[in-house]
Parts: sequence; structure tokens; C-alpha cells
Amino acid sequence: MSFSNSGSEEAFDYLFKIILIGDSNVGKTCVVHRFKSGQYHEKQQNTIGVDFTVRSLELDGKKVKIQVWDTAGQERFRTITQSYYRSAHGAILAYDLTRRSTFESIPHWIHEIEKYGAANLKPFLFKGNKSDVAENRQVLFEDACTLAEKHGLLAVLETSAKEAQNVDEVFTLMAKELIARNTLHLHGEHPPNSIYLDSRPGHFGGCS
Ligand SMILES: Nc1nc2c(ncn2[C@@H]2O[C@H](COP(=O)(O)OP(=O)(O)OP(=O)(O)O)[C@@H](O)[C@H]2O)c(=O)[nH]1
Repeated sequence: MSFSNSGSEEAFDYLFKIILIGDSNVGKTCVVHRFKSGQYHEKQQNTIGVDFTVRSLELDGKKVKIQVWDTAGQERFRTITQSYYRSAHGAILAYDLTRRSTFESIPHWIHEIEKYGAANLKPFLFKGNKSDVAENRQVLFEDACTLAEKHGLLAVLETSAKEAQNVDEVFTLMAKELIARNTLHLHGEHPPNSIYLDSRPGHFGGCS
């Protein structure tokens, strides 16, 4: 069965609302822009509140409409952004792998999701951005894996909005997981535990 919001819009099988969360300047907006337009722009302004982006994908023969809510990382917008958690189906936690403090904020963001998100707001996907400047790396992939395992997060991916590394993969993986969970739910089964992805594009491996 396919759905459409209005006659003029493309029909779809699934609509997923995915919220993107993390400290200011980790590159959330640039990643969303890369996902939507395939382009990279050095962004000058911080996000104010929440920005919406929609992109449709075809996954395993199904039309999937992904609505990304790009939230402001700045503290002063926290009350606005928290109000969007409740209706999200999936959450992506982002940090800047060249800035350790943004990684250390991740437990705080997990707490926010648990506090303000719906009870079934799982899985959280976990991504480190700016892998193109890995020479300035302050967060090891292994450290991210350890944190993800500790909190039962779905995946660890390292992305670059600048060099288009793993950007589509983040959203595709999230959508596939949400479809799988939806299907399992319909069949009364439980979803599997976490998946971990190596930082190299297209390489699906374990953390250890
Ligand atoms: N080298 C590099 N720089 C990036 C990348 N992605 C974003 N940036 C830069 O990081 C800065 C912050 O990017 P934004 O996308 O505005 O960050 P944000 O997380 O949306 O910030 P808020 O809107 O304040 O929450 C900008 O100067 C970008 O050009 C990347 O993949 N590689």
C-alpha cells in the first residue's frame, strides 16, 4: 500500500521522520545539505530552531520518504528542539571527530532523547563527521564503538559532508532499520541488537 499527502505529491510506502542532534558546528546542516542536494557549502550561519528537509529514496523496491529535522546545536534553542523529539521515528547523534568535546556531549544527547522522545524512539544511529580532516582526529573510531556498545546504539559511521563519505549510508541505514523494525513488529518479533560499521565507505565490519 502507498500513501500520499496530497494528489500532487509522490506516493510513498514509508514516511520516516528522522531527527539529527548534536553540538553546534559538528556539521549537521552540511550533512543534510549533502544528502538532499549532493553538494557541499561552507556554512556561515548556525541553525535557528529546526530546519526540515525531505528526500525520497527507493529501498528494496519500496518508496521511502525521509523527512530530516536538522536541529540547532546551540543551547539557547534547546526548548524548541526538544519539542520535536516526541514525533521522531529515528534519531541520529552527531559529533565532530576533530573536536573531542562534541563526542563527550553524546551521553547528554542520549539522555535528551530518552527524556523527550517517544518510548519507541529507537534506534539511535551514531555518526562522527569531518572524516576528511582525520589528521586532526581527536576521537578514535574504537572509542565511538565503545560508547555505542555501552548505550546500545545502532551503528557507528564516520562521515564527511565535504567529501560525500558515508552520508547517504547514514540515512539509508536508518531507513532500512526502521523498515526492518516495522516489519518485525508486524510479525510480533523482536529486532536484532546493534550493528557497527567501519568508517571506510562501503565497508561493513565490526568494531573490535
Ligand atoms: N572539513 C569539514 N568541515 C565540515 C564538514 N561538515 C561541516 N563542516 C564545517 O563545519 C562548520 C559547521 O557546520 P554546520 O553544518 O553549520 O554545523 P551544525 O552542526 O549544523 O551547527 P548548528 O547549526 O549550530 O547546530 C562549517 O564551517 C562547515 O563548513 C565536513 O565534513 N568536513
